[in-house]
Amino acid sequence: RMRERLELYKEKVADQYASSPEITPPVTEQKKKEEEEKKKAEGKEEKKEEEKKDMKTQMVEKFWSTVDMVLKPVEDSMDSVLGATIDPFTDRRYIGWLSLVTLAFNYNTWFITARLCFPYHTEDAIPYWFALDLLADLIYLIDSVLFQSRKQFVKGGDIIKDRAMTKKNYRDSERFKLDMISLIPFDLLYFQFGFKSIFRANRLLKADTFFEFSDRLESIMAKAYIWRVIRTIGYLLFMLHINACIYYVASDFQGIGKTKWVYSGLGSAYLRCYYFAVRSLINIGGLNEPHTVFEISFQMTNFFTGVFVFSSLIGQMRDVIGAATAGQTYFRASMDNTVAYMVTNRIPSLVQNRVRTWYTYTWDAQGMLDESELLDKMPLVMKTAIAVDINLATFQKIDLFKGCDQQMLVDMLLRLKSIIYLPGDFVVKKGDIGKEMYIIKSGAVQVVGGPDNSIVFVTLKAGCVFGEISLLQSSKDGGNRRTANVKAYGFANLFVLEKKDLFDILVHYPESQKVLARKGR
Ligand SMILES: Nc1nc2c(ncn2[C@@H]2O[C@@H]3COP(=O)(O)O[C@H]3[C@H]2O)c(=O)[nH]1
Repeated sequence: RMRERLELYKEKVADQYASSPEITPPVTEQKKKEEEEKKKAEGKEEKKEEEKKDMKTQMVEKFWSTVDMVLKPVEDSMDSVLGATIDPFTDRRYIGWLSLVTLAFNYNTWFITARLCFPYHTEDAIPYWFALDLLADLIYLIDSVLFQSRKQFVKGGDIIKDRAMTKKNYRDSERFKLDMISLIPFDLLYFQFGFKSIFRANRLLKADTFFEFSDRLESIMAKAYIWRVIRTIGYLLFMLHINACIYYVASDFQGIGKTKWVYSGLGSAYLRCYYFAVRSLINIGGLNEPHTVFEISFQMTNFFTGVFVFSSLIGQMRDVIGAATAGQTYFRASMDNTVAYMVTNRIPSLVQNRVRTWYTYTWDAQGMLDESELLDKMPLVMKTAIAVDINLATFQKIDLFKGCDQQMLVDMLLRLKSIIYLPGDFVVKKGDIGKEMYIIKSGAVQVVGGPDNSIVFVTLKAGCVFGEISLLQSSKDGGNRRTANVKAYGFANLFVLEKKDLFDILVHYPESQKVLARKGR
Protein backbone atom coordinates (compact mmCIF):
# COMPACT_ATOMS: atom_id res chain seq x y z
CA ARG A 1 0.00 0.00 0.00
CA MET A 2 2.84 2.31 0.96
CA ARG A 3 4.40 1.73 -2.49
CA GLU A 4 1.07 2.53 -4.22
CA ARG A 5 0.80 5.80 -2.27
CA LEU A 6 4.38 6.69 -3.14
CA GLU A 7 3.66 6.14 -6.83
CA LEU A 8 0.51 8.29 -6.63
CA TYR A 9 2.47 11.02 -4.90
CA LYS A 10 5.17 10.94 -7.57
CA GLU A 11 2.59 11.29 -10.36
CA LYS A 12 1.00 14.27 -8.59
CA VAL A 13 4.34 16.01 -8.20
CA ALA A 14 5.16 15.30 -11.83
CA ASP A 15 1.82 16.84 -12.93
CA GLN A 16 2.49 19.94 -10.86
CA TYR A 17 5.87 20.45 -12.50
CA ALA A 18 4.37 19.90 -15.93
CA SER A 19 1.87 22.76 -15.35
CA SER A 20 4.72 25.14 -14.35
CA PRO A 21 7.45 24.68 -17.02
CA GLU A 22 9.96 27.10 -15.42
CA ILE A 23 10.63 24.50 -12.72
CA THR A 24 12.42 21.38 -13.92
CA PRO A 25 11.08 18.26 -12.30
CA PRO A 26 13.42 15.94 -10.49
CA VAL A 27 14.41 13.28 -12.98
CA THR A 28 13.35 9.88 -11.89
CA GLU A 29 15.45 6.83 -12.67
CA GLN A 30 12.85 5.46 -15.04
CA LYS A 31 12.66 8.70 -16.97
CA LYS A 32 16.43 8.82 -17.16
CA LYS A 33 16.40 5.38 -18.69
CA GLU A 34 13.65 6.35 -21.11
CA GLU A 35 15.58 9.43 -22.22
CA GLU A 36 18.79 7.48 -22.63
CA GLU A 37 16.99 4.94 -24.76
CA LYS A 38 15.44 7.72 -26.81
CA LYS A 39 18.85 9.32 -27.37
CA LYS A 40 20.33 5.98 -28.32
CA ALA A 41 17.57 5.43 -30.86
CA GLU A 42 18.08 8.94 -32.30
CA GLY A 43 21.84 8.41 -32.43
CA LYS A 44 21.32 5.16 -34.28
CA GLU A 45 19.09 6.91 -36.84
CA GLU A 46 21.65 9.68 -37.33
CA LYS A 47 24.38 7.12 -37.73
CA LYS A 48 22.29 5.27 -40.27
CA GLU A 49 21.73 8.48 -42.23
CA GLU A 50 25.42 9.33 -42.09
CA GLU A 51 26.28 5.85 -43.24
CA LYS A 52 23.78 6.23 -46.08
CA LYS A 53 25.37 9.56 -47.04
CA ASP A 54 28.83 8.07 -46.80
CA MET A 55 27.71 5.21 -48.97
CA LYS A 56 26.36 7.69 -51.52
CA THR A 57 29.52 9.81 -51.62
CA GLN A 58 31.63 6.69 -51.65
CA MET A 59 29.65 5.34 -54.57
CA VAL A 60 29.93 8.66 -56.44
CA GLU A 61 33.67 8.80 -55.72
CA LYS A 62 34.06 5.22 -56.82
CA PHE A 63 32.13 5.94 -59.99
CA TRP A 64 34.30 8.93 -60.86
CA SER A 65 37.54 7.12 -60.02
CA THR A 66 36.50 4.28 -62.35
CA VAL A 67 35.61 6.82 -65.05
CA ASP A 68 38.96 8.58 -64.46
CA MET A 69 40.81 5.28 -64.70
CA VAL A 70 39.18 4.47 -68.03
CA LEU A 71 39.76 7.96 -69.40
CA LYS A 72 43.30 8.41 -68.06
CA PRO A 73 45.17 6.95 -71.05
CA VAL A 74 43.13 9.10 -73.46
CA GLU A 75 43.58 12.22 -71.34
CA ASP A 76 47.31 11.66 -70.87
CA SER A 77 47.83 11.07 -74.56
CA MET A 78 46.55 14.60 -75.21
CA ASP A 79 48.83 16.19 -72.60
CA SER A 80 51.62 16.68 -75.10
CA VAL A 81 49.24 18.47 -77.51
CA LEU A 82 47.02 20.46 -75.18
CA GLY A 83 49.13 20.72 -72.02
CA ALA A 84 47.91 19.60 -68.58
CA THR A 85 45.35 22.43 -68.52
CA ILE A 86 44.12 25.04 -71.02
CA ASP A 87 44.02 28.81 -70.64
CA PRO A 88 40.61 29.56 -72.19
CA PHE A 89 41.26 33.30 -72.47
CA THR A 90 44.31 33.26 -74.69
CA ASP A 91 44.81 29.74 -76.06
CA ARG A 92 43.89 29.99 -79.74
CA ARG A 93 43.78 26.20 -80.09
CA TYR A 94 40.92 26.14 -77.58
CA ILE A 95 39.02 28.81 -79.52
CA GLY A 96 39.70 26.80 -82.71
CA TRP A 97 38.25 23.73 -81.02
CA LEU A 98 35.20 25.69 -79.83
CA SER A 99 34.55 26.65 -83.45
CA LEU A 100 34.31 22.93 -84.28
CA VAL A 101 31.88 22.31 -81.39
CA THR A 102 29.89 25.33 -82.56
CA LEU A 103 29.72 23.75 -86.02
CA ALA A 104 28.42 20.49 -84.50
CA PHE A 105 25.92 22.45 -82.39
CA ASN A 106 24.72 24.35 -85.46
CA TYR A 107 24.40 21.13 -87.41
CA ASN A 108 22.13 19.86 -84.65
CA THR A 109 20.04 23.04 -84.32
CA TRP A 110 19.44 23.42 -88.05
CA PHE A 111 19.04 19.82 -89.03
CA ILE A 112 17.17 18.41 -86.03
CA THR A 113 14.45 21.01 -86.69
CA ALA A 114 14.51 20.55 -90.48
CA ARG A 115 14.41 16.76 -90.24
CA LEU A 116 11.64 16.98 -87.68
CA CYS A 117 9.36 18.98 -89.97
CA PHE A 118 10.33 18.07 -93.54
CA PRO A 119 10.22 14.53 -94.94
CA TYR A 120 13.99 14.18 -95.04
CA HIS A 121 14.35 10.75 -93.46
CA THR A 122 14.26 8.80 -96.70
CA GLU A 123 15.76 5.33 -97.01
CA ASP A 124 18.71 6.68 -99.01
CA ALA A 125 19.42 9.60 -96.71
CA ILE A 126 19.29 7.75 -93.36
CA PRO A 127 22.87 6.34 -93.51
CA TYR A 128 24.24 9.84 -94.21
CA TRP A 129 22.24 11.39 -91.38
CA PHE A 130 23.38 8.61 -89.11
CA ALA A 131 27.06 9.19 -89.97
CA LEU A 132 26.78 12.98 -89.48
CA ASP A 133 24.92 12.52 -86.19
CA LEU A 134 27.64 10.21 -84.94
CA LEU A 135 30.34 12.68 -85.93
CA ALA A 136 28.57 15.53 -84.11
CA ASP A 137 28.16 13.34 -81.01
CA LEU A 138 31.84 12.45 -81.09
CA ILE A 139 32.75 16.14 -81.12
CA TYR A 140 30.44 16.73 -78.11
CA LEU A 141 32.05 13.84 -76.23
CA ILE A 142 35.62 14.94 -76.95
CA ASP A 143 34.73 18.45 -75.84
CA SER A 144 33.55 17.24 -72.43
CA VAL A 145 36.31 14.70 -71.83
CA LEU A 146 39.37 16.45 -73.20
CA PHE A 147 38.65 20.18 -73.30
CA GLN A 148 36.09 21.32 -70.72
CA SER A 149 37.62 19.25 -67.94
CA ARG A 150 41.06 20.84 -68.36
CA LYS A 151 39.89 24.43 -68.63
CA GLN A 152 41.63 26.74 -66.13
CA PHE A 153 39.37 28.89 -63.94
CA VAL A 154 39.63 31.81 -61.53
CA LYS A 155 38.80 31.30 -57.86
CA GLY A 156 39.06 34.23 -55.46
CA GLY A 157 41.45 35.91 -57.88
CA ASP A 158 43.74 32.86 -58.22
CA ILE A 159 44.11 31.10 -61.56
CA ILE A 160 43.63 27.39 -60.86
CA LYS A 161 45.84 25.30 -63.12
CA ASP A 162 45.72 21.97 -61.32
CA ARG A 163 44.10 19.31 -63.51
CA ALA A 164 42.31 17.51 -60.65
CA MET A 165 40.79 20.87 -59.62
CA THR A 166 39.79 21.92 -63.15
CA LYS A 167 38.14 18.55 -63.62
CA LYS A 168 36.24 18.86 -60.32
CA ASN A 169 35.23 22.41 -61.17
CA TYR A 170 33.73 21.23 -64.46
CA ARG A 171 31.98 18.26 -62.85
CA ASP A 172 30.40 20.50 -60.20
CA SER A 173 29.18 23.04 -62.74
CA GLU A 174 25.71 23.47 -64.23
CA ARG A 175 27.30 23.26 -67.65
CA PHE A 176 28.50 19.74 -66.93
CA LYS A 177 24.95 18.65 -66.14
CA LEU A 178 23.66 20.14 -69.38
CA ASP A 179 26.57 18.66 -71.34
CA MET A 180 25.86 15.22 -69.90
CA ILE A 181 22.12 15.45 -70.62
CA SER A 182 22.94 16.60 -74.15
CA LEU A 183 25.02 13.44 -74.60
CA ILE A 184 22.35 10.94 -73.51
CA PRO A 185 21.81 8.66 -76.53
CA PHE A 186 18.04 8.86 -76.77
CA ASP A 187 18.77 7.99 -80.41
CA LEU A 188 18.65 4.37 -79.32
CA LEU A 189 14.88 4.77 -79.33
CA TYR A 190 15.22 4.64 -83.13
CA PHE A 191 15.13 0.86 -82.79
CA GLN A 192 11.74 1.04 -81.16
CA PHE A 193 10.09 4.01 -82.85
CA GLY A 194 11.97 4.46 -86.10
CA PHE A 195 14.43 7.10 -87.27
CA LYS A 196 13.13 10.41 -85.85
CA SER A 197 15.23 13.50 -85.17
CA ILE A 198 13.16 14.46 -82.11
CA PHE A 199 15.16 11.91 -80.10
CA ARG A 200 18.19 14.14 -80.61
CA ALA A 201 16.50 17.27 -79.22
CA ASN A 202 18.68 17.06 -76.08
CA ARG A 203 21.73 17.90 -78.23
CA LEU A 204 20.46 21.49 -78.31
CA LEU A 205 21.37 21.87 -74.63
CA LYS A 206 24.97 22.48 -75.64
CA ALA A 207 24.14 26.11 -76.43
CA ASP A 208 26.60 27.32 -73.73
CA THR A 209 29.53 26.28 -75.89
CA PHE A 210 28.21 28.33 -78.79
CA PHE A 211 27.92 31.45 -76.59
CA GLU A 212 31.35 30.82 -75.09
CA PHE A 213 32.82 30.56 -78.59
CA SER A 214 31.12 33.79 -79.56
CA ASP A 215 32.51 35.68 -76.51
CA ARG A 216 36.03 34.32 -76.88
CA LEU A 217 36.14 35.08 -80.59
CA GLU A 218 34.99 38.64 -79.96
CA SER A 219 37.73 39.13 -77.38
CA ILE A 220 40.54 38.11 -79.74
CA MET A 221 39.31 39.69 -82.97
CA ALA A 222 40.78 43.01 -84.10
CA LYS A 223 37.43 43.93 -85.69
CA ALA A 224 34.91 42.23 -83.40
CA TYR A 225 31.94 43.93 -85.05
CA ILE A 226 32.42 41.74 -88.15
CA TRP A 227 31.65 38.66 -86.02
CA ARG A 228 28.74 40.47 -84.30
CA VAL A 229 27.18 41.25 -87.70
CA ILE A 230 27.68 37.63 -88.87
CA ARG A 231 26.12 36.33 -85.62
CA THR A 232 23.08 38.62 -85.89
CA ILE A 233 22.58 37.60 -89.53
CA GLY A 234 22.79 33.98 -88.32
CA TYR A 235 20.00 34.63 -85.78
CA LEU A 236 17.84 36.19 -88.52
CA LEU A 237 18.41 33.28 -90.88
CA PHE A 238 17.65 30.80 -88.10
CA MET A 239 14.37 32.55 -87.26
CA LEU A 240 13.40 32.32 -90.93
CA HIS A 241 14.43 28.65 -90.92
CA ILE A 242 12.19 27.88 -87.93
CA ASN A 243 9.36 29.74 -89.61
CA ALA A 244 9.87 27.77 -92.82
CA CYS A 245 9.71 24.53 -90.78
CA ILE A 246 6.50 25.61 -89.04
CA TYR A 247 4.96 26.65 -92.37
CA TYR A 248 5.65 23.21 -93.82
CA VAL A 249 4.07 21.53 -90.78
CA ALA A 250 1.07 23.87 -91.08
CA SER A 251 0.78 23.04 -94.78
CA ASP A 252 0.99 19.35 -94.00
CA PHE A 253 -1.69 19.80 -91.34
CA GLN A 254 -4.00 21.53 -93.84
CA GLY A 255 -3.03 19.14 -96.63
CA ILE A 256 -0.19 19.97 -98.99
CA GLY A 257 -1.51 21.69 -102.13
CA LYS A 258 -5.07 21.60 -100.76
CA THR A 259 -5.54 25.39 -100.63
CA LYS A 260 -3.81 28.27 -102.36
CA TRP A 261 -2.14 29.48 -99.16
CA VAL A 262 -0.35 26.24 -98.20
CA TYR A 263 2.82 24.89 -99.76
CA SER A 264 1.85 23.57 -103.19
CA GLY A 265 4.05 20.46 -103.13
CA LEU A 266 5.97 21.64 -106.20
CA GLY A 267 9.73 22.26 -106.38
CA SER A 268 12.08 22.14 -103.42
CA ALA A 269 9.94 22.09 -100.27
CA TYR A 270 12.56 23.77 -98.08
CA LEU A 271 13.33 26.54 -100.55
CA ARG A 272 9.66 27.33 -101.15
CA CYS A 273 8.86 27.35 -97.43
CA TYR A 274 11.92 29.51 -96.70
CA TYR A 275 10.78 31.92 -99.39
CA PHE A 276 7.35 32.09 -97.75
CA ALA A 277 9.02 32.77 -94.37
CA VAL A 278 11.13 35.61 -95.81
CA ARG A 279 8.13 37.30 -97.45
CA SER A 280 5.93 36.78 -94.46
CA LEU A 281 8.32 37.66 -91.56
CA ILE A 282 9.90 40.66 -93.26
CA ASN A 283 6.34 41.77 -94.07
CA ILE A 284 7.06 42.03 -97.78
CA GLY A 285 3.60 40.66 -98.51
CA GLY A 286 2.50 39.53 -101.96
CA LEU A 287 1.55 36.13 -100.53
CA ASN A 288 -1.52 34.11 -101.38
CA GLU A 289 -4.44 35.19 -99.22
CA PRO A 290 -5.19 32.85 -96.27
CA HIS A 291 -8.80 31.64 -96.15
CA THR A 292 -9.42 29.22 -93.30
CA VAL A 293 -9.38 30.38 -89.65
CA PHE A 294 -6.18 28.38 -89.14
CA GLU A 295 -4.48 30.03 -92.11
CA ILE A 296 -5.52 33.54 -91.07
CA SER A 297 -4.36 32.98 -87.48
CA PHE A 298 -1.05 31.55 -88.70
CA GLN A 299 -0.47 34.42 -91.09
CA MET A 300 -1.33 37.03 -88.47
CA THR A 301 1.01 35.47 -85.90
CA ASN A 302 3.73 35.55 -88.51
CA PHE A 303 3.16 39.23 -89.25
CA PHE A 304 3.24 40.11 -85.54
CA THR A 305 6.38 38.04 -84.95
CA GLY A 306 7.93 39.79 -87.90
CA VAL A 307 7.08 43.24 -86.57
CA PHE A 308 8.20 42.67 -82.98
CA VAL A 309 10.95 40.06 -82.97
CA PHE A 310 12.39 40.30 -86.44
CA SER A 311 12.50 44.07 -86.47
CA SER A 312 14.26 44.13 -83.08
CA LEU A 313 16.94 41.83 -84.51
CA ILE A 314 17.35 44.15 -87.47
CA GLY A 315 17.59 47.02 -84.95
CA GLN A 316 20.32 45.09 -83.14
CA MET A 317 22.23 44.86 -86.39
CA ARG A 318 21.98 48.64 -86.84
CA ASP A 319 23.39 49.07 -83.29
CA VAL A 320 26.33 46.76 -84.04
CA ILE A 321 27.22 48.65 -87.22
CA GLY A 322 26.61 51.98 -85.44
CA ALA A 323 29.02 51.00 -82.63
CA ALA A 324 31.63 49.91 -85.17
CA THR A 325 31.58 53.25 -86.94
CA ALA A 326 31.12 55.38 -83.78
CA GLY A 327 34.70 56.71 -84.01
CA GLN A 328 34.19 57.90 -87.57
CA THR A 329 30.83 59.46 -86.67
CA TYR A 330 32.49 61.33 -83.76
CA PHE A 331 35.26 62.55 -86.06
CA ARG A 332 32.77 63.74 -88.69
CA ALA A 333 30.62 65.50 -86.08
CA SER A 334 33.69 67.25 -84.56
CA MET A 335 34.88 68.41 -87.96
CA ASP A 336 31.39 69.55 -89.05
CA ASN A 337 30.91 71.53 -85.82
CA THR A 338 34.30 73.21 -86.18
CA VAL A 339 33.62 74.11 -89.82
CA ALA A 340 30.17 75.49 -88.88
CA TYR A 341 31.80 77.53 -86.10
CA MET A 342 34.41 78.93 -88.50
CA VAL A 343 31.79 79.83 -91.11
CA THR A 344 29.65 81.63 -88.49
CA ASN A 345 32.67 83.63 -87.32
CA ARG A 346 33.79 84.41 -90.89
CA ILE A 347 37.23 82.87 -90.45
CA PRO A 348 39.37 83.36 -93.62
CA SER A 349 39.09 80.46 -96.01
CA LEU A 350 42.86 79.86 -95.86
CA VAL A 351 42.64 79.10 -92.13
CA GLN A 352 39.47 77.08 -92.68
CA ASN A 353 41.25 74.92 -95.22
CA ARG A 354 44.18 74.37 -92.87
CA VAL A 355 41.80 73.25 -90.09
CA ARG A 356 40.06 70.87 -92.45
CA THR A 357 43.42 69.48 -93.57
CA TRP A 358 44.46 69.04 -89.94
CA TYR A 359 41.29 67.07 -89.13
CA THR A 360 41.61 64.83 -92.17
CA TYR A 361 45.33 64.18 -91.69
CA THR A 362 44.95 63.49 -87.95
CA TRP A 363 42.16 61.02 -88.63
CA ASP A 364 44.11 59.27 -91.37
CA ALA A 365 47.31 59.15 -89.30
CA GLN A 366 45.97 57.86 -85.99
CA GLY A 367 42.34 56.82 -86.53
CA MET A 368 41.21 59.11 -83.66
CA LEU A 369 41.45 62.74 -82.67
CA ASP A 370 42.78 62.35 -79.14
CA GLU A 371 44.73 59.21 -78.26
CA SER A 372 45.01 60.12 -74.59
CA GLU A 373 41.20 59.81 -74.19
CA LEU A 374 41.51 56.12 -74.94
CA LEU A 375 44.25 55.42 -72.41
CA ASP A 376 42.61 57.47 -69.66
CA LYS A 377 40.24 54.66 -68.66
CA MET A 378 42.99 52.09 -68.20
CA PRO A 379 44.79 51.28 -64.96
CA LEU A 380 48.25 52.88 -64.64
CA VAL A 381 50.10 49.61 -65.13
CA MET A 382 48.47 49.06 -68.52
CA LYS A 383 49.00 52.65 -69.63
CA THR A 384 52.68 52.23 -68.72
CA ALA A 385 52.92 48.93 -70.59
CA ILE A 386 51.46 50.48 -73.74
CA ALA A 387 53.53 53.68 -73.49
CA VAL A 388 56.75 51.71 -72.89
CA ASP A 389 55.99 49.35 -75.75
CA ILE A 390 55.35 52.15 -78.22
CA ASN A 391 57.95 54.77 -77.31
CA LEU A 392 60.64 53.69 -74.85
CA ALA A 393 63.01 52.47 -77.56
CA THR A 394 62.81 55.90 -79.28
CA PHE A 395 63.34 57.66 -75.96
CA GLN A 396 66.43 55.70 -75.05
CA LYS A 397 68.10 56.86 -78.27
CA ILE A 398 67.57 60.57 -77.55
CA ASP A 399 70.91 62.21 -76.72
CA LEU A 400 69.38 64.60 -74.23
CA PHE A 401 68.14 61.73 -72.05
CA LYS A 402 71.29 59.63 -72.16
CA GLY A 403 72.55 59.09 -68.60
CA CYS A 404 69.06 59.73 -67.13
CA ASP A 405 67.20 57.34 -64.83
CA GLN A 406 65.15 54.68 -66.74
CA GLN A 407 62.17 55.09 -64.43
CA MET A 408 62.23 58.84 -65.09
CA LEU A 409 61.89 58.12 -68.80
CA VAL A 410 58.89 55.86 -68.12
CA ASP A 411 57.28 58.61 -65.99
CA MET A 412 57.81 61.03 -68.86
CA LEU A 413 56.26 58.67 -71.39
CA LEU A 414 53.06 58.65 -69.38
CA ARG A 415 52.71 62.45 -69.55
CA LEU A 416 53.28 62.83 -73.29
CA LYS A 417 50.54 64.16 -75.52
CA SER A 418 50.46 63.56 -79.24
CA ILE A 419 49.84 66.52 -81.58
CA ILE A 420 50.01 67.07 -85.34
CA TYR A 421 51.34 70.21 -87.07
CA LEU A 422 50.65 71.04 -90.71
CA PRO A 423 53.38 71.92 -93.23
CA GLY A 424 54.73 75.42 -92.53
CA ASP A 425 53.16 75.74 -89.05
CA PHE A 426 55.34 77.46 -86.46
CA VAL A 427 55.70 75.14 -83.48
CA VAL A 428 57.99 77.47 -81.54
CA LYS A 429 58.56 81.24 -82.02
CA LYS A 430 61.78 82.97 -80.99
CA GLY A 431 61.32 85.12 -77.87
CA ASP A 432 58.18 83.33 -76.60
CA ILE A 433 58.25 81.90 -73.08
CA GLY A 434 58.99 78.16 -73.30
CA LYS A 435 56.23 76.13 -71.64
CA GLU A 436 56.74 72.78 -73.31
CA MET A 437 59.32 70.69 -75.10
CA TYR A 438 58.78 68.42 -78.11
CA ILE A 439 59.90 65.03 -79.34
CA ILE A 440 59.38 64.24 -83.02
CA LYS A 441 57.30 61.08 -83.48
CA SER A 442 57.19 61.24 -87.30
CA GLY A 443 57.87 63.85 -89.98
CA ALA A 444 60.43 66.65 -89.59
CA VAL A 445 60.85 70.25 -88.34
CA GLN A 446 63.29 73.00 -89.30
CA VAL A 447 65.07 75.49 -87.03
CA VAL A 448 64.88 78.69 -89.08
CA GLY A 449 66.11 82.25 -88.78
CA GLY A 450 67.01 85.35 -90.76
CA PRO A 451 64.79 88.33 -91.62
CA ASP A 452 62.12 86.25 -93.38
CA ASN A 453 62.97 82.90 -91.76
CA SER A 454 64.60 81.80 -94.98
CA ILE A 455 67.79 80.46 -93.36
CA VAL A 456 67.47 76.85 -92.28
CA PHE A 457 69.91 76.12 -89.46
CA VAL A 458 69.04 72.48 -89.08
CA THR A 459 66.34 69.96 -90.01
CA LEU A 460 65.35 67.70 -87.12
CA LYS A 461 63.82 64.27 -87.85
CA ALA A 462 61.92 61.54 -85.97
CA GLY A 463 63.44 60.84 -82.54
CA CYS A 464 64.92 64.37 -82.10
CA VAL A 465 64.08 66.73 -79.25
CA PHE A 466 63.59 70.48 -79.48
CA GLY A 467 62.30 73.30 -77.32
CA GLU A 468 64.31 72.05 -74.35
CA ILE A 469 66.74 75.00 -74.09
CA SER A 470 64.26 77.56 -72.80
CA LEU A 471 62.71 74.93 -70.54
CA LEU A 472 65.91 73.93 -68.80
CA GLN A 473 67.29 77.45 -68.39
CA SER A 474 66.32 79.48 -65.36
CA SER A 475 63.98 82.45 -65.90
CA LYS A 476 66.66 84.82 -64.60
CA ASP A 477 67.60 87.36 -67.29
CA GLY A 478 64.92 86.00 -69.62
CA GLY A 479 66.62 82.60 -69.84
CA ASN A 480 63.27 80.91 -70.29
CA ARG A 481 62.65 82.46 -73.73
CA ARG A 482 62.75 80.52 -76.99
CA THR A 483 66.11 80.89 -78.70
CA ALA A 484 64.98 80.14 -82.26
CA ASN A 485 61.99 79.62 -84.58
CA VAL A 486 60.97 76.05 -85.27
CA LYS A 487 58.71 75.30 -88.23
CA ALA A 488 57.01 72.04 -89.31
CA TYR A 489 58.43 70.66 -92.53
CA GLY A 490 55.68 68.52 -94.05
CA PHE A 491 53.21 66.99 -91.60
CA ALA A 492 54.91 66.67 -88.21
CA ASN A 493 53.54 64.35 -85.56
CA LEU A 494 55.00 65.47 -82.24
CA PHE A 495 54.93 64.45 -78.60
CA VAL A 496 54.50 67.38 -76.24
CA LEU A 497 55.83 67.38 -72.68
CA GLU A 498 54.73 70.31 -70.55
CA LYS A 499 57.24 72.17 -68.38
CA LYS A 500 55.14 71.61 -65.25
CA ASP A 501 55.02 67.85 -65.87
CA LEU A 502 58.75 67.71 -66.56
CA PHE A 503 59.60 69.48 -63.30
CA ASP A 504 57.08 67.40 -61.32
CA ILE A 505 59.01 64.36 -62.50
CA LEU A 506 62.51 65.80 -62.03
CA VAL A 507 61.83 66.54 -58.35
CA HIS A 508 62.06 62.79 -57.75
CA TYR A 509 65.25 62.32 -59.82
CA PRO A 510 67.81 64.93 -58.65
CA GLU A 511 70.68 63.20 -60.47
CA SER A 512 68.84 63.25 -63.79
CA GLN A 513 67.87 66.86 -63.14
CA LYS A 514 71.57 67.76 -62.87
CA VAL A 515 72.36 65.90 -66.12
CA LEU A 516 69.58 67.69 -67.99
CA ALA A 517 70.45 71.13 -66.56
CA ARG A 518 74.06 70.66 -67.65
CA LYS A 519 73.00 69.64 -71.15
CA GLY A 520 70.51 72.53 -71.31
CA ARG A 521 73.30 74.97 -70.46
N1 LIG B 1 69.07 78.29 -80.76
C1 LIG B 1 69.09 77.15 -81.40
N2 LIG B 1 68.12 76.26 -81.18
C2 LIG B 1 68.18 75.10 -81.79
C3 LIG B 1 69.23 74.75 -82.67
N3 LIG B 1 68.98 73.49 -83.10
C4 LIG B 1 67.88 73.09 -82.51
N4 LIG B 1 67.35 74.03 -81.71
C5 LIG B 1 66.11 73.94 -80.94
O1 LIG B 1 65.22 74.99 -81.26
C6 LIG B 1 64.56 75.33 -80.07
C7 LIG B 1 63.89 76.66 -79.96
O2 LIG B 1 63.29 76.75 -78.69
P1 LIG B 1 64.22 76.54 -77.39
O3 LIG B 1 65.13 77.67 -77.25
O4 LIG B 1 63.34 76.19 -76.25
O5 LIG B 1 65.05 75.22 -77.76
C8 LIG B 1 65.63 75.23 -79.03
C9 LIG B 1 66.35 73.97 -79.45
O6 LIG B 1 65.78 72.86 -78.88
C10 LIG B 1 70.25 75.71 -82.92
O7 LIG B 1 71.19 75.47 -83.67
N5 LIG B 1 70.14 76.89 -82.24
